[in-house]
Amino acid sequence: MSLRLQMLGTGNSFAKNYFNNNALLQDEAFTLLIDCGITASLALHEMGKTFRDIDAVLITHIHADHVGGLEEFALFTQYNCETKRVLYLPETLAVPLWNQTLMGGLYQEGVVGSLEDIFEVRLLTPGVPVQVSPGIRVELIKTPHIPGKDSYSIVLNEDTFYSADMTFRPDLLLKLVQERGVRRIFHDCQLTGQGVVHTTLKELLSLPEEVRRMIKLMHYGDDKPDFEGKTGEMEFLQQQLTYEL
Ligand SMILES: Nc1ccn([C@@H]2O[C@@H]3COP(=O)(O)O[C@H]3[C@H]2O)c(=O)n1
Ligand SMILES: [Zn+2]
Ligand SMILES: [Zn+2]
Repeated sequence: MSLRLQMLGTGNSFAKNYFNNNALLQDEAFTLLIDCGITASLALHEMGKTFRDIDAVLITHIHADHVGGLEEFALFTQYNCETKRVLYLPETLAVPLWNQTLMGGLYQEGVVGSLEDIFEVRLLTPGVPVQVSPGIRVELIKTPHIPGKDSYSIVLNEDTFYSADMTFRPDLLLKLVQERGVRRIFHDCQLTGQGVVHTTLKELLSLPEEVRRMIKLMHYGDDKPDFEGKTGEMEFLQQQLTYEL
């Protein structure tokens, strides 16, 4: 079964030359949006798409470049689509996503009082795989990002790791490759500075060559052009390009 990945954007939260690091994953008849940042609708527009083309959205963590477009997504689907869209949500994010992010703009007395009034909410438990569609199976892994702010990376179809925003976890990456058979890694990559809340290029370059060859870099800054040819075996994911997985 063919599976296609198309990054709406590959930028970090302050990038101006790239849209937010959000992704479309498509099998024959299903489209999953991974994260929905501030720039999501504009990025989709550039791709000739709208939120109507999305069957489900999965959220990795609550930062504006990953959820800042959900209010528009919700209102668009509420007033332009016949069916509720599915929202795949890590179970620990259900309350904060509504209470701390979406309630302000979406709450409407007697009409919208919860996520369930807008989305078909499906809560995800880390370590428990879920078949989202015939060609897309997701399993969450809680990964470190900001202390006290949960963030979840994704194992896709047993062979692909899609990192959320996360600090360097070489042990996890090696375990995924050596014990779980992961053969493809899409990883957030901070090109300069210390890896306080993200994984740095320098850290990824410290991985064994076997693992580096599996990695494509995303969630990078506007300084990306300065690093072309300086990422070893790891290629930069290009936004809006379609990758056959
Ligand atoms: N403790 C923190 C929290 C946030 N940040 C910056 O804010 C950004 C929010 O989106 P992001 O993509 O997770 O990247 C975060 C850091 O740049 C940071 O640098 N340190
Ligand atoms: Zn981010
Ligand atoms: Zn983040």
